[in-house]
Amino acid sequence: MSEPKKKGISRRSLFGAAGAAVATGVAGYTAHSVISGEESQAADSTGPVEFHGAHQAGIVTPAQDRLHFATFDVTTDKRDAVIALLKEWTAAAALMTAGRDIGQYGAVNGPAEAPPEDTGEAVGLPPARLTLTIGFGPSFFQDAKGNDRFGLKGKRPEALVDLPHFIGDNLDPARSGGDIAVQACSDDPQVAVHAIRNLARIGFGTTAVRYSQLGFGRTSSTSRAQTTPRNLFGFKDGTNNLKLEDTAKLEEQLWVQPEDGPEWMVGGSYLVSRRIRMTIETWDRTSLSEQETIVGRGKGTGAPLGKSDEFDPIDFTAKTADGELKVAKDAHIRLAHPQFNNGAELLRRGYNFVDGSDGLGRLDAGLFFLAYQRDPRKQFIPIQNQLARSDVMNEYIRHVGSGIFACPGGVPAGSYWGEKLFS
Ligand SMILES: C=CC1=C(C)c2cc3[nH]c(cc4nc(cc5[nH]c(cc1n2)c(C)c5CCC(=O)O)C(CCC(=O)O)=C4C)c(C)c3C=C
Ligand SMILES: [Fe+2]
Repeated sequence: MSEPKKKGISRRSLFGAAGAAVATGVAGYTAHSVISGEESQAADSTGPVEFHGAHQAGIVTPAQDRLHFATFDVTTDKRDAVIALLKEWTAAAALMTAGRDIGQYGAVNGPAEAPPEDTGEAVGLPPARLTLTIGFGPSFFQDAKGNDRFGLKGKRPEALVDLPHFIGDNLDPARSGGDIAVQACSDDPQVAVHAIRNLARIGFGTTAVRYSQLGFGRTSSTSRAQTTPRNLFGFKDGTNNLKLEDTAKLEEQLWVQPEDGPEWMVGGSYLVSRRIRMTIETWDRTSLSEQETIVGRGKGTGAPLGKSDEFDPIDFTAKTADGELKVAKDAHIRLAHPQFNNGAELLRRGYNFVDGSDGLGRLDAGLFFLAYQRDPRKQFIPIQNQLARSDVMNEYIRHVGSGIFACPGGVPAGSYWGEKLFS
């Protein structure tokens, strides 16, 4: 981004090498890599994360601390306009993730008579591990009447199903769905907000924001280099998550494989988002032992009940002296565990949220659940069906928003988001 005028962190001096490596190409959507290696991306919370690669950044990237998630409705019926938008978004995403202003002139160097190309609130801020991850929802491929919107109906992946109604769902349509989702994650909240805001600005006339969600405090680890964070129930969350180091498992559970098809999704993944309200006021009046029984883990250590270390394997058969199962039949970790879900796993990447209060003396708080997977028909849907039926945690949570998106494979340098889908 441009040199800040006031005293502070100078983007140019601190991140000059990264910035110099980025160049917009002939078509305006090329950028060159800055660094590589997922591990190095966890180490420095101010540095950049490589935008280009075999997979989109922001999936196995060690989960950043902040989220700004938005879905967009496409307001044009012109295929060419959508392609042009995706090219422009890609160019902007490559620049912003490298810590640069967008456009030719950025925030403050353009003509005084025109609105600045970059909105400017990230001037002086480092890249802060910003990642931008895109996904296409079912409504991008066909409208509610089944009409082909952009000549893509035949390219809708079979795995991109409309999610079924789950027991207890109380979904708000205004917080659900969307033609396109963009997940912005960063260690700096302003960097994440800036990214979505600039994409929304570029999209004026082609897309409209359907809804957006801010998240603070990651609720998962996606790398063994990270400590396990806590959710708003105060429990460690993300212990038994898929991690970037589990490369063989990621092929099996996370990334779409050539035999899965369609070709444009190979190397990609399916994202399910759920806005889950947590009635924390009721939870806070529940005893410690009841809370631990509901989750199936100790609140302090995060260890499975009956074990002492967070990463000890769970013994689902262990019983107390009274003959009770230590991890109850309806405990969350039993019902969600691959052993009881045909081996299915998820890469969870959710965030806490508190969006003010609800007018009834309660915080509008919860978990913005984000999970990536190879096939939602075999992973999220059966797991959530089982949780919706039997999880004792349901007394304290309510699913109020929902989305499903096909996130294509990575963007090679010189390409743009979704190029294979349109070719
Ligand atoms: C459909 C999938 C899941 C939803 C929805 C979900 C909601 C949810 N979870 C917690 C808190 C915890 N979840 C934990 C583990 C866990 N959860 C899921 C899936 C869903 N959770 C899975 C697959 C797992 C791992 C199970 C295993 O293999 O052991 C844990 C324990 C720590 C951990 O392993 O991550 C907690 C705590 C909340 C609060 C919540 C909705 C608000
Ligand atoms: Fe869970």
